[in-house]
Amino acid sequence: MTKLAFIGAGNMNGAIISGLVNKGFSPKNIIVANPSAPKREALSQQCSVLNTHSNIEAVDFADYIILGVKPYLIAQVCADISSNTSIANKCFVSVAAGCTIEQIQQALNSKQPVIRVMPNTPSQLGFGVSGLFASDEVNDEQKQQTSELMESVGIIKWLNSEAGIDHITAVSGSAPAYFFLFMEAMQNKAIEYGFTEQESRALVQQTALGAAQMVINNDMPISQLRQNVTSKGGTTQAALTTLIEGGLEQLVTDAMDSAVKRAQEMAKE
Ligand SMILES: NC(=O)C1=CN([C@@H]2O[C@H](COP(=O)(O)OP(=O)(O)OC[C@H]3O[C@@H](n4cnc5c(N)ncnc54)[C@H](OP(=O)(O)O)[C@@H]3O)[C@@H](O)[C@H]2O)C=CC1
Ligand SMILES: O=C(O)[C@@H]1CCC=N1
Repeated sequence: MTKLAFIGAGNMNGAIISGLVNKGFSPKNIIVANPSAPKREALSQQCSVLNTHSNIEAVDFADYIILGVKPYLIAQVCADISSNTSIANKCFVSVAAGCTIEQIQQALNSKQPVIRVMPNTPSQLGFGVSGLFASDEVNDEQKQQTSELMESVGIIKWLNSEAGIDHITAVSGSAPAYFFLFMEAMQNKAIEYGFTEQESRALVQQTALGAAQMVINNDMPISQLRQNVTSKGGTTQAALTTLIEGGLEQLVTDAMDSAVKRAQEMAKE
């Protein structure tokens, strides 16, 4: 059975671990490493996975090493691993934004198989999206197993180039936050109208869920679904005119370009 070591017990690794365990992946084959105890112990307790303060101990346990620390720590963590234990036959999977395969291999001081994965936090609930790109050293079995792992927490898309990771970061990796911001703004306005915080949240979340379900359950273009809500001269048209005249569409594309640009800058830092 494949054994997984998660380096870092933070938001993203936590979401993947929860998703995997919820889908029936044996927690006995998962270890999570984090130097500080609170998040690691909470995750270990919540998902019944093994835990350790030592990255080296976690690496020794596993075939796949999932690097889930902040991008600026990836090089240091990889260098520490490769100087303190054998990494032969281990496949490294990095979820870090703006951290290239070349940089990871350099830090590992070895042309190790490295797969970059750009997941998102809805993986926790099985609704994730992951973009994947593999280094030349990754074999078919490692590709297949990584596909299966990430497919168990959502949909996956193998990318044709490493640059595609920066693009999918803008499209899905960072994107839950765009929808959260939109929902936060709506919730705050609903509160202003006099709904309680709880009522406002329920109204907004159900509307977002309903809209997403309509997109999922219809073949028609999303623009058609929008038009179906929009009566000529009605309330929706008034609202959409405000959004469009305020530059929402341009703002969204600019925001996505900013995410791509930031990923590219991070790779140079
Ligand atoms: N959050 C997201 O939606 C997404 C994040 N990512 C990527 O995932 C990675 C992690 O992000 P995120 O989960 O948000 O960040 P978090 O800060 O939530 O998690 C990072 C974790 O790494 C731990 N850590 C710090 N130093 C070490 C170390 N030397 N060895 C092992 N663990 C260590 C931290 O512990 P402590 O807090 O105790 O310092 C923390 O628990 C990033 O590279 C990011 O680009 C990718 C896609 C989506
Ligand atoms: O904000 C970030 O840099 C990470 C990558 C995608 C989501 N969170």
